[in-house]
Amino acid sequence: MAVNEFMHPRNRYRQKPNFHLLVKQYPELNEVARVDLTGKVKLDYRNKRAVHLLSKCLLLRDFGLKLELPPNKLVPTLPLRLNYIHWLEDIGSVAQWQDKETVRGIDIGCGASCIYPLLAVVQSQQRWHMVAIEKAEDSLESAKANVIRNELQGCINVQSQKLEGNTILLDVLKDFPNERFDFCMCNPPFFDSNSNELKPHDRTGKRREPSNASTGSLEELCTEGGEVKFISQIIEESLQLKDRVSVYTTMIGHKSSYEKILRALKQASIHNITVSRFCQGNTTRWAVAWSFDAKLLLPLVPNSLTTGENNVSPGKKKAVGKPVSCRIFAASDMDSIQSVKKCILTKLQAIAIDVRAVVETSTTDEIILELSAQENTWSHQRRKRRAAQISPDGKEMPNGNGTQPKCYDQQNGPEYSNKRPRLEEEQYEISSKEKIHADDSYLRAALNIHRKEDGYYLALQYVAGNAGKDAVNQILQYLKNTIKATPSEITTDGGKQAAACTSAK
Ligand SMILES: C[S@@+](CC[C@H](N)C(=O)[O-])C[C@H]1O[C@@H](n2cnc3c(N)ncnc32)[C@H](O)[C@@H]1O
Repeated sequence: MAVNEFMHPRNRYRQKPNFHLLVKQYPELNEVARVDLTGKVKLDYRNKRAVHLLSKCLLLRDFGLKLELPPNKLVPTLPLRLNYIHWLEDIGSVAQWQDKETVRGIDIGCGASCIYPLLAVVQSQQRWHMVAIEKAEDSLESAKANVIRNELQGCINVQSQKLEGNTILLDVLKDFPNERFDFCMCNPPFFDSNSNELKPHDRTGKRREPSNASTGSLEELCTEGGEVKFISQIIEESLQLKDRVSVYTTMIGHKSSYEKILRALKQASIHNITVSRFCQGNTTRWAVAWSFDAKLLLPLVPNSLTTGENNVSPGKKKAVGKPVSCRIFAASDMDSIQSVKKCILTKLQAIAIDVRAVVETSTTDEIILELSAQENTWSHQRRKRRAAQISPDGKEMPNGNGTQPKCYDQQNGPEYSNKRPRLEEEQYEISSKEKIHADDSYLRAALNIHRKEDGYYLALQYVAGNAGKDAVNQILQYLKNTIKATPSEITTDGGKQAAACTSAK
């Protein structure tokens, strides 16, 4: 099944290139293009030469990058590589790389193409600087030549792997004693050099006809123990290096390996992780990132949160909470995701939950917020609401400043319920602590607001804290109840009232 629709939303190759135009622009593609019965120009992805030429032309057209490869070396297919770069950008938006002048990354096994460092540097407009490590001598030389060809020596440092120590990061990083890196990345050799797994088999044991040309030498694609051993070694070394590298990331070729890697992380008590899937054509790859930086909450990285795959230990318990989600508004109830956010913020403010926007772009229908609370302010909210009913006429309260929700006690008329001010006092006291990043938060959670065709959805995920995973259920229930319980708050006044949610109509 083609999985292009699962490509990263910013991946420019979600739309297949117009080969007709591409062949016109790069006549060398004529050699491998064919015209089908309907007159459409097509490329045969099973033809190695076609894959090679296509990658070269797209790199030049879309990134201004010139690439040369020795024969029989792995030809980098761009959509998949770009997925990894976009996922790193997402990690960077949570890690606040936007505030840094230079982001420093390491690519483990850059290959003859040096594709990831080249893409990373160009895509970031040279804000990301890369150390590219390679073990094979001929690939190393070719990688250096590609960097020089593109005049990017100032941003990419190609380094030979230190073979004597048999380490992956430990020995190379001795050459950079004073540097801390923001991330490392890796497209490891997937296959075990001792097994016969290089050619994929289907469940019947018969060989499947590959839909893409397989490129690359055995030396590039195989390592002793396969990718699981390779990545397990990176995990072990990361336990020594800790925050010398802020985020460790790797791609994984097989689902079974992905499951083993998640188990290895759990066994190493590494819980601050996020995962992703990279899709292209008929190919799916997996990816995992982990960090020892307590201020960097990887579960907040977008996309993985909404898929519900985040932090999943295979077939078993979740390392951190699985998101709980619900539809909070029908599409016709609200005019934009910003209005939904405004409404949700008001509700969270009312129970003294601190909120920090983590990801918010004008182009996507997705907002990620980090929530933190210093104590339980959400329990028994139904009881509190019953005691402090929202005024149906919306009159301003005697002592109010016009910015708080209007409350009155049903039995005693339009006076304040004696419960309501207490909540406000709590609110002031707690929010004034402003400990959003404090590691001792009672609750830290990630809230994802996203839009689907039929409405606006919330997904709330427990990240850390003594409140435990049940707290996110309770908070989501509170949001559902208060939004349902106060339909009169859904107004058309553009959100002028603090407690009001803007409606489309
Ligand atoms: C699957 S290829 C990936 C190449 C390139 N990054 C890409 O995505 O096209 C894996 C690369 O890792 C290199 N490699 C294998 N073991 C390594 C090690 N211990 N240190 C550094 N590179 C290694 C291989 O030579 C090969 O170039």
